[in-house]
Amino acid sequence: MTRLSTGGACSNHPSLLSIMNISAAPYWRDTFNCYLYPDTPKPEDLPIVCRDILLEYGQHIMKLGTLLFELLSEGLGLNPNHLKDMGCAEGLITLGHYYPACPEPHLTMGTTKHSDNDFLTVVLQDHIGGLQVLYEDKWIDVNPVPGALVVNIGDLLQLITNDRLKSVEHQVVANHVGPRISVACFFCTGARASSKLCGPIKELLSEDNPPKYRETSVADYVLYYRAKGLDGTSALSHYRI
Ligand SMILES: O=C(O)CCC(=O)C(=O)O
Ligand SMILES: [Fe+2]
Repeated sequence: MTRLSTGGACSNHPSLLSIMNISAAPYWRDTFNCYLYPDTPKPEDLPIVCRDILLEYGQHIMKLGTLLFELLSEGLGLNPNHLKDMGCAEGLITLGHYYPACPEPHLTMGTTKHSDNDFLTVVLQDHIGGLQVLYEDKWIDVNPVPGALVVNIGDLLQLITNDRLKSVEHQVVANHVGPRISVACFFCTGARASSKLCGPIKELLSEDNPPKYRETSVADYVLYYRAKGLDGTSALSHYRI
């Protein structure tokens, strides 16, 4: 588990690598990350305060994600196991975010504009609000709904579906009210990714719809994304043919 401090620059998928990649990004938050799959941590390696709930929550999210990948596969006209068999549900990384109340929210951001560098993200947010998605060049509030989860398509799902599914750009604004707590679970093997190549799914391609992206490994993509940082630009364009 890695703990990151408020004001310290970190990518939204932090690791030691991203901690070292210090930039001027003044995020108004504290975040810890934890790889839950495929190498599930031993309970004693996790803080007592969240040990049981984190491991149990991870199991539920893994079940939910697996179902979502089946439904998405069917929606794409593929065999229900297609996305799972490609390894989309192989890894699960969770970030626990703590956004303190901010006296001058206009001077900072909770999390700057980005799209996620995974296949799919499941976000649990509390009642405070602050998450926004970019839609038709406007920031739209994703208002908290009790008991609801937010599901985002990540860059890697956009890449392998050749733009059929689009990753969403989003940000979190700082707030006078707080703290705000959110838990984001990323379907991705992250820095521990294998070097297996993934590219646009052949079954989705045709003469009229040639591949829009070159093949890459998840590891390569994640490292490129982290090196670039959350500068508001898309890492996907680097892989566009
Ligand atoms: O805190 C949130 O609601 C979202 C955080 C986020 O976008 C991320 O961790 O990638
Ligand atoms: Fe995100």
